[in-house]
Amino acid sequence: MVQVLRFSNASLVRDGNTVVNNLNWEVTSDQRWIILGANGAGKTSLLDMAAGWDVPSSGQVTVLDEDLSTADPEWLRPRVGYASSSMSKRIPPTETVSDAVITAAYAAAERRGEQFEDLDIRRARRVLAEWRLESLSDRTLVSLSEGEAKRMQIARSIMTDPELLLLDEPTAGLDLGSREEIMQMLGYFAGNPSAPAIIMVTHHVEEIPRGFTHVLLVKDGGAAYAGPIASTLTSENLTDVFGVKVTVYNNDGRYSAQASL
Ligand SMILES: Nc1ncnc2c1ncn2[C@@H]1O[C@H](COP(=O)(O)OP(=O)(O)OP(=O)(O)O)[C@@H](O)[C@H]1O
Repeated sequence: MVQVLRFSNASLVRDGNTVVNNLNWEVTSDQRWIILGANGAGKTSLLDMAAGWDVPSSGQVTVLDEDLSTADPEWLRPRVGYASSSMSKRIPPTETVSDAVITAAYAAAERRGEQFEDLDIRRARRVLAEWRLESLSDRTLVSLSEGEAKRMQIARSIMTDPELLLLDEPTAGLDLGSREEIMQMLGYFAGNPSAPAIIMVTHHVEEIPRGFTHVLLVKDGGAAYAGPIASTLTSENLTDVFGVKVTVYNNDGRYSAQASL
């Protein structure tokens, strides 16, 4: 198995705030990770570093064998897919779904009259079909429902066939049906041995798709617990991380949690 990500005593200071604090964590190509933690624990900051958007203030972060302190972000960008609402806000709302997906191959947020290669056009068509966006390919982003927009973000992030895929709350704000649809698609994708390593941030254990293998519980910017889901996603660990008494239930691979206040 190939190591795709390593944080070694990594910290990130933003405007004087230590938002990631001495984090140690390793991810290999066969793993699919869930990151859980309270609001403000540092989950998105950590993903931003894994994407190469932020370099550690101290310690070391290695992404796909590139030390972030010396890596060329332009070299790293197509190799790491990153789907998040804040990323998609950089794309003009009048862009069509197919252009928003295919321009990822050119690390661009909008179409500027590029002539796309046949290979990219074929790949974009396949990705659009896989994420059930074929019939929406000519629609503008502004016209999409939340669920459709989330699928578009994921399709764009995998357009470059990345070696590492980062998903920041891909099911946030969705109704039950749309949430289950994306979870099913993500579970199917995660279960494919040729899929990239995946790291997904979520707020709810109910939103862990089947096929995910590991969990990182973040507390105060550090890795409080990290390991296989079955042994790490426990009532004791969640109680510690969230600071309220939590009971975790596992219903045949689907998790749920209840807090007693
Ligand atoms: N630019 C910034 N300057 C100063 N502090 C920041 C900055 N960006 C984020 N923070 C702080 O860093 C901490 C971690 O933020 P981050 O967004 O990574 O947390 P999170 O776990 O993703 O939170 P949430 O679950 O609410 O999305 C928070 O306390 C936040 O206020």
